[in-house]
Amino acid sequence: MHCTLPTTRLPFITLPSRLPLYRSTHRLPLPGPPPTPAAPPSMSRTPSKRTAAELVATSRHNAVDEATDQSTLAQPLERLPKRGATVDVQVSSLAYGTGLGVARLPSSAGESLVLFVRRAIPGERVRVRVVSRRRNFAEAVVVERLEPSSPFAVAPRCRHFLEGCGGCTFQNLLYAKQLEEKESQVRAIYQGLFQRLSAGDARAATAAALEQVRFEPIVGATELSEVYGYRNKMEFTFGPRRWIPANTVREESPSDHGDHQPEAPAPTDFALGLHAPRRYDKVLAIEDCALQGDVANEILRFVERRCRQRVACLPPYDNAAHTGFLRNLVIRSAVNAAGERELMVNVVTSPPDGPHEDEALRQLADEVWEAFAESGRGLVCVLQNITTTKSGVAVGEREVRLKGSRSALEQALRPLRWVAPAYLRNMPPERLQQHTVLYRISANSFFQPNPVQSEKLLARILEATGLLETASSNRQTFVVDLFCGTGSISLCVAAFAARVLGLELSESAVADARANAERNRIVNAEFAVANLDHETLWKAVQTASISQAVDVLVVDPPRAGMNPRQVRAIVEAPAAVRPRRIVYVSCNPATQVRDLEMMLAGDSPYRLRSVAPVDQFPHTPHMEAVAMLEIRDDKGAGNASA
Ligand SMILES: C[S@@+](CC[C@H](N)C(=O)[O-])C[C@H]1O[C@@H](n2cnc3c(N)ncnc32)[C@H](O)[C@@H]1O
Repeated sequence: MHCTLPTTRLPFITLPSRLPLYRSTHRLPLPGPPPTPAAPPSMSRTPSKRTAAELVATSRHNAVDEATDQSTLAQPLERLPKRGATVDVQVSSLAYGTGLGVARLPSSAGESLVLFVRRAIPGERVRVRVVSRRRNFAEAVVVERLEPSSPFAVAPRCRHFLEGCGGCTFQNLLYAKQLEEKESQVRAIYQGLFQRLSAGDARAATAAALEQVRFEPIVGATELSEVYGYRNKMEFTFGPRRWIPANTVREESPSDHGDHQPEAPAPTDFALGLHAPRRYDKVLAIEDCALQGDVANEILRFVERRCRQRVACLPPYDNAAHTGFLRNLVIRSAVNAAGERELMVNVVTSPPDGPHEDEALRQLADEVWEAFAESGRGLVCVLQNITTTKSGVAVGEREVRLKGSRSALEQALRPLRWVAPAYLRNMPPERLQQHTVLYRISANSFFQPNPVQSEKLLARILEATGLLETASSNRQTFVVDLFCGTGSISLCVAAFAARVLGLELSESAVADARANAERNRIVNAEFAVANLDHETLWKAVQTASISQAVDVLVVDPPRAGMNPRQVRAIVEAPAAVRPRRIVYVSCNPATQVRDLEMMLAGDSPYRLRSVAPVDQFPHTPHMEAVAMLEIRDDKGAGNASA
């Protein structure tokens, strides 16, 4: 069956190209000096002078917190307002992990009563309605935003944010303030660790050691082009119903309880976009996502238009009835070694019901190819990934290349350009220039979604390994990279070490890591599949390394962190292999600190030396942190060559 296409054009919105990064729009009349937005992070950083001991002493109380006390709740409360109650509050900060606004209410019992407010930003006064309540915290939705607005409020770049798109959490918050909030969240988490470690007796040595910890300023995006359009992969969902929010600029309505989202009764039979927050059955049609690049957005609109017009031949998948064909549109992008943009279009589908679906998809692929490859827009391939699962995961069991001569993109990373000059003093200039790592990115392989911020994260990791300072003399060093994934860290440090061993559970990730090593002609990095539990961890290292001592151990576990036995296995490494340094990379500082507490407690052979937070995902609550531990002088490492 053939589908003929009308050629009508759809209107799309034009967005302002320049938005304030570090400028606040309004000022709140706050008691005392107004809060100062964080200075834009510079590319060449000087390490912060702030030590862990200073952090312990620093209170998080700031000018915005003071403003909380001036809220309309003049009388201290005995308990939090009931579900359904309306109250005016001032939001003082953002909650770790969720990005919800935090309003602290005065309490007669002296304990802190906390309201978490959805979609509210620091410095904002809001009328809220409580939607759920626990003993000392409650969750609320905004009924009305009160004047004056927050000094940190900025115009969100995309209208879908105002419609309730779940892709971004706080696009309406000044980026400098986002960074300040994330930095203070990491600091508060570490503050707790330092307080716990320095409490009690026999801890004088620990307290003295904390004096030495360097807490680095958060590394954020430095250009507007890095704050928006930074994602190299977006997964859009096809659906048979279009979620139409009740208001274009939507606040939660009084009938909004818990997860229920009111909507206008005007669904169409086709949608391509992102899920509404916490609703996997609702697809908000997206014409332009501010987190991806311009050409990727053009592809999104092009595919949406062509698929909507052929809906009879290419029915969208209904994840309730499990019928339909089109499931996801995944658009990936990369910048290759020559600095050219490369793009991949991957359509995830169910198995076809008949030949007409395959034929219609091929027709679509031809059109996408003509528009974005033949005209020199950088499209490298159009792929189809076929899945039979009922889950919403955009991964196929079988891949078909519909267009293009290869099925993967090439991404070049140059992390040394983000390393602080102090670390590069001994680096021969030619090595500085040459250090480029190429990564092959196929449709189903993992790659960090923000390449520029990934380079900065890799730069912090390189700094933490200590390999750069002695670049010309440390050719004997052995680095072990646990939970190495596709090897991005291993491949990056290989140029500065004698040998690198990456260990990882996923066979396909190890295959990618090996392929990438070959592609980069890196001969001193090996990768092995290993399930890193407490019993196998060092066995895997020793088997592969023929008992060579480890100089630097890098660990980058999943978000949940490590289990206690894995942590203990690392700290209690056999003396022959005991690493001199441990670099703990994490996308969840809360679990990182939990693990570090175990690593540093009591008579630990290690002490914490530095913590470096990195913002990889502007407008979302996520952040990374790189912690570096060093062996104590009296504990000795397996090898003293580092
Ligand atoms: C945060 S990712 C690491 C990403 C990696 N550093 C990279 O840049 O590609 C965590 C990795 O831990 C791996 N993993 C989870 N549990 C594991 C286990 N028990 N043993 C080995 N690897 C495991 C996952 O497969 C995943 O690749």
